[in-house]
Amino acid sequence: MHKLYATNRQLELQAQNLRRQTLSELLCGADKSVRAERLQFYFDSIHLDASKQRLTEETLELLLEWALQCGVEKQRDDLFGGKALNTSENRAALHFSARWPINASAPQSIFGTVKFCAEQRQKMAHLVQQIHSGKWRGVTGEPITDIVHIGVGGSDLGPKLVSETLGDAGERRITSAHYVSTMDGSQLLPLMQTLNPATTLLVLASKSFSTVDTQFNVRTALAWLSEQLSISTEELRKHQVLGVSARPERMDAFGIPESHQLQFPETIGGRFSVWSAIGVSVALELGMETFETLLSGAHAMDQHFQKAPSAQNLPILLGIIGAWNTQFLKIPTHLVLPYDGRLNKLPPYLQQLEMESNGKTVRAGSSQASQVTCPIIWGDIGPNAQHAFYQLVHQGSHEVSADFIAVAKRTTNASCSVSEHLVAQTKLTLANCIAQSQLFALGDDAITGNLAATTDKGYRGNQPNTVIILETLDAWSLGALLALYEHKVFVQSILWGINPFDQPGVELGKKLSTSLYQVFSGNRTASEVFSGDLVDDSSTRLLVERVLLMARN
Ligand SMILES: O=P(O)(O)OC[C@H]1O[C@H](O)[C@H](O)[C@@H](O)[C@@H]1O
Repeated sequence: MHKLYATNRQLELQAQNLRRQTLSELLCGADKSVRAERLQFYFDSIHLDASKQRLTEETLELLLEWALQCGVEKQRDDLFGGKALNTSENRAALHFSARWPINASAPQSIFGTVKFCAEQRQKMAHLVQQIHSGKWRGVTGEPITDIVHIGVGGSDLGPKLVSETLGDAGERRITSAHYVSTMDGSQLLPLMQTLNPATTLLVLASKSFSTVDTQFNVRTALAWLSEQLSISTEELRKHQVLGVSARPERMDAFGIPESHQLQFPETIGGRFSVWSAIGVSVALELGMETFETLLSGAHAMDQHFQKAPSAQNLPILLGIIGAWNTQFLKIPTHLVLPYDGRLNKLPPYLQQLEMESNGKTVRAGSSQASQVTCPIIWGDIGPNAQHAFYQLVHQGSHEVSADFIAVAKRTTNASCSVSEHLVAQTKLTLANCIAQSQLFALGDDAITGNLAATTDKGYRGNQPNTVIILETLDAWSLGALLALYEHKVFVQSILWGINPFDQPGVELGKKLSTSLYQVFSGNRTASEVFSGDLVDDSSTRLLVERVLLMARN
């Protein structure tokens, strides 16, 4: 404990010194090439450049020592050993089991879960094959052409990101997948106007199988199928719904036959579940082989996280660098900037992964964290963000840190001449990515000579950033990238003493809205609810009354 305190103190002193130094001084100083070289890291075809971070090699060494003292290596081994690290729910966090290679041996402590996940994966492959081969058909006997994946949060963001990224990266789309998550039905409505009900399969994805957003969307979708096909919803549940959940008894009660159910264990959290049966829509859209390759990329990152020395371990490095920026340099927000349009859904995916995991101040064991924890994660496709919020980053008053994520080589199925143009676009994108990373770091100091004479000044610079470059964007590299971020989040949770595997902060809002829904649906009066479940604050009461009035007129 004493050692940990001393390391923390040293890091605080480092931060004080480094806050007085600019990134220009660090990047353009006498030892610049040695420093840059030493802050490059690799895993397979993934390159991580941390040389534009506001730290020195000495800082990095101290951060690694801090991580060791906080127990990162030990807890990592506990995670893979199946220890109950999710203390509030008293269970292990075994998402990595879902990407365990079939037939590879597994430690005794996680053997049961690995086996269960493998069996479900085989069942998934069978169902995917049945649908692709036309053996599983809709109630009227027509083959399935479209799937509507209905889920929210972790049951939506992961599969949607993977489907869209890899679909756009040239993987062949076998079945069209459409994702529906918003509780207001706005994503469902256009689908109901265009899809053929006879050839549309509903994939009902919900770990708990009780999330109200998903239940309402399913109810509407079934009503549409029933009306269009003149078949009862009971019958449709037997033939045109595939259920994915950790609660098979709830799928039974809903009327989905066992043969159309896929399960995953409670030990896989929602935001870590894309690797499990929740990913079935990816497999349906892009094929089982692509899904398996995604899993193998993630598994390779698991191995790297377990085996690589800390000083070269990408998840540990990304975790400690992020914690350095947040806790010691006190930078409150972190940007995710993919320089590849196919990674469009990465920022929202990472928002859930990082902020739902570590957006907590209660430490495991119930004490209050004495330092700031998870930063606010925000971002967008970098090239688009350049035309939107980069003005604030460059000349506004806020400090930010950022991850730039780029892809070096573009492979496409496009015809030859189109392909040439796309290659040029990739080069343009890479140039923008690297230019912006330099401008973030150096500000005005990024320009010299002729450029200086023609360019406006006042770029603040000193915005630390990491550049992650994937050689190509494919199922393997995407799997590895997502697992890298999962483990980064885990590393930070250890540094901050947080349980990253629960989300108690999302519950109360659900309860309050359930009470208010009763008022809006006419089952209870506002007075009943405000004198019972909800505190009668004048603002909320007035708002409810105003909405009731406006909805009536
Ligand atoms: O998969 P489900 O049980 O339907 O849950 C869907 C989502 O809703 C919850 O409120 C949580 O905030 C998320 O972590 C979860 O992924």
